[in-house]
Amino acid sequence: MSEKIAVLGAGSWGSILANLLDENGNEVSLWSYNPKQVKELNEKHTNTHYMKDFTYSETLIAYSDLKQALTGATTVLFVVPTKAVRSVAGDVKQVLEELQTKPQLIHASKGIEQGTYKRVSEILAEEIPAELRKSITVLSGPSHAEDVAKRDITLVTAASTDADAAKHVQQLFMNRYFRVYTNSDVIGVEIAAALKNIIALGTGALNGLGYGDNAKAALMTRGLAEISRLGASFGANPQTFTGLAGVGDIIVTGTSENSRNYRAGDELGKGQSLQEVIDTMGMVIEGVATTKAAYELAKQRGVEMPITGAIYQVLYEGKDIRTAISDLMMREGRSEF
Ligand SMILES: NC(=O)C1=CN([C@@H]2O[C@H](COP(=O)(O)OP(=O)(O)OC[C@H]3O[C@@H](n4cnc5c(N)ncnc54)[C@H](O)[C@@H]3O)[C@@H](O)[C@H]2O)C=CC1
Ligand SMILES: O=C(CO)COP(=O)(O)O
Repeated sequence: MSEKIAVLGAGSWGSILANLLDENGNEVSLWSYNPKQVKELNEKHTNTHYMKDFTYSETLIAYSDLKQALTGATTVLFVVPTKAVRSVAGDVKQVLEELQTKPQLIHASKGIEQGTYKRVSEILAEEIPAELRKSITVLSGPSHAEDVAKRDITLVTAASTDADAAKHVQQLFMNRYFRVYTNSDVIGVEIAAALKNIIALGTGALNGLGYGDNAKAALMTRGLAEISRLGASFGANPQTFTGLAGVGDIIVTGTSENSRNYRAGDELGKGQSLQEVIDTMGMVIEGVATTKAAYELAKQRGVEMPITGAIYQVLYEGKDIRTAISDLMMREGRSEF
């Protein structure tokens, strides 16, 4: 199967997914709003800031013009940071109106919109009306771009309410090192994907403070418990949280030096300020904004999320991390389930 695919967002994940789709025999256009990055990708086939020591396929063409990137595309894959999804989708809508095409949409972003608490698929559905597109599928799971760049084994899930669309996405991405499952639980997959970044900030901080494996395993397990509670309040399938988008992504993000969220937490634990961490990362740390959105959302829905609350207090209210940990530990004893 081969088709024309436009990938929007040329950071570490967008560029590596674009390269994978190119490798799978598709005609891929990669859009970035940064003309310098487009030049480097087309002339040197590198993307040094986002992916060191990697050479992209010569048939992968980058564009800074959205219309050029979208022309002829039957699939559009969004991989911009969550905070940019609405504005990029608004621009895509205008171009699709001009082009009179109706592509299927996929997104691989992990976050919740500030203020509206919308999931990424909800933002896309709002900004790009159904008459301009086919169905929306979410691609998510334990998948650091750095490992996919090495063609290391990676398993993810493709979630859509349209089973045929999920299967189609599965076929587009599957290859000898990238295996894709399908899932109909879009809500659960998107909530799990967004909120695991909060927990990765936490395990990173534990690492920075010198805590051991027991503490990190505890945080990941109890973190997943509260993420599942929030998911359940939206009608998510509990099984999703035991799957690739749930436990799988908590493990990869909550334990890996490749994770920007884990690294950010690590630096916070070692004493850097949040602003210093953001300024030096140079890439998106989705968990910072997601912590605020999830904290507010949990309050609004009456869902108990003590870990998210503690991380919110550290990030946004200047609470000392050790005090936050101690307060969590000294909560009244309770039943695990
Ligand atoms: N890096 C990874 O391994 C993975 C990342 N993700 C998710 O993919 C999404 C993108 O992440 P990365 O590629 O890692 O981020 P990144 O920080 O590496 O790159 C972000 C890209 O978006 C562009 N961008 C930023 N603001 C923009 C705007 N307003 N309009 C248009 N483009 C804009 C940047 O120029 C850059 O090319 C995030 O939601 C992340 O959680 C998901 C799975 C794996
Ligand atoms: O989502 C990811 C891996 O599945 C990437 O996590 P980071 O954004 O923390 O690097």
